[in-house]
Amino acid sequence: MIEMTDVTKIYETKQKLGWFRSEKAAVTAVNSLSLNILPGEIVGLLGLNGAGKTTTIRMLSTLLEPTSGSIEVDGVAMHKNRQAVQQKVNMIAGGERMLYWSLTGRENLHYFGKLYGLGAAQTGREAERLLNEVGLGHAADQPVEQYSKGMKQRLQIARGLINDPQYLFLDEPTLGLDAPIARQLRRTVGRLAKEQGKGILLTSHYPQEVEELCDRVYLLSRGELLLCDKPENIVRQVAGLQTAHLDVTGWNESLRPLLAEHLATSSHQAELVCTEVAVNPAASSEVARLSVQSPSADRMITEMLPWTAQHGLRIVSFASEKPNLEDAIILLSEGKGKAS
Ligand SMILES: Nc1ncnc2c1ncn2[C@@H]1O[C@H](COP(=O)(O)OP(=O)(O)OP(=O)(O)O)[C@@H](O)[C@H]1O
Repeated sequence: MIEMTDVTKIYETKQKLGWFRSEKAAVTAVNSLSLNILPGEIVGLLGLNGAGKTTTIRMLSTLLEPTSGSIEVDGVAMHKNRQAVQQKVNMIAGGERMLYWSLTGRENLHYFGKLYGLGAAQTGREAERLLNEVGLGHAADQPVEQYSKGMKQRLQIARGLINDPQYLFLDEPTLGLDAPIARQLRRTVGRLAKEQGKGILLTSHYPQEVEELCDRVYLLSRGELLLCDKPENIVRQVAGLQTAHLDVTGWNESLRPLLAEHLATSSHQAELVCTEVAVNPAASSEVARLSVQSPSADRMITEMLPWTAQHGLRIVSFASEKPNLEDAIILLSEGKGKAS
């Protein structure tokens, strides 16, 4: 098991005060974070930009040292035996980092195998097996600069597996990949956990990917842990924040305070969250979208119908929207929902 306990990371930086002057500054990227990853489990690490995900993954991968706190991998403390921990973990970053473009796929794997202290014969066997497993057997002796994006990403996976790690950290693994390649990669990740018992930590800006793969999710906000739960339970935390969208013609801004007043007195704790006005080419008129958040979007729509008629608005269409994981991440990070 990986056990991160009370870990804080503070970056020492410089803040520019002018053209030639700067002063020391400190950025707390991760604050007192505790998390664990079990073998065979896929754990998500989510949060908006700057939440501290990459910093956390880099600390777990031994690439960055925590300012305080402890990280243990299968009972071995990272600060006491970094090398033993390095044998047990590896990281796969999205995009095209961490590969040598002028080397072939096979040469890249040989190079990284050597870094992990594998013998030449063992690296050769592992490289061959992994290249075939990720579908790059035919391109093993081609320079990486000739690979497509998807091929580079598959080589990243092989590189991340070269030391047969017990724990694998994936930072945006499907970033910029076409849908079929991303799907294939998700299947591989699932197999690594369920069939080979690897513990996996995954960051992703694609909520569907997290919903599909992750058993549990840690949600970070500005370096702090907001909550840890199953993806479906996280969505349930904001289930009371449904949105009713009504597209209407005849809207004018003088109606906004009247609508806000009407909603404030409604029995559904409703709130007007957005009004967008667009020209509807079919109706050659302006259509305003009134978006109202409330615990029951359907009941809210029913309640809004007489109010719109009373104020001379004509409804073009209406729809209700239930929150998904993406909404939950945004709402909870903004301090809305139950976790606030
Ligand atoms: N090398 C660094 N020096 C100073 N501050 C840094 C450094 N790296 C990251 N930070 C700051 O630490 C905070 C967390 O950054 P981090 O990259 O870990 O977040 P993230 O959740 O991975 O963000 P993103 O989703 O944008 O990749 C941010 O405020 C960022 O500006």
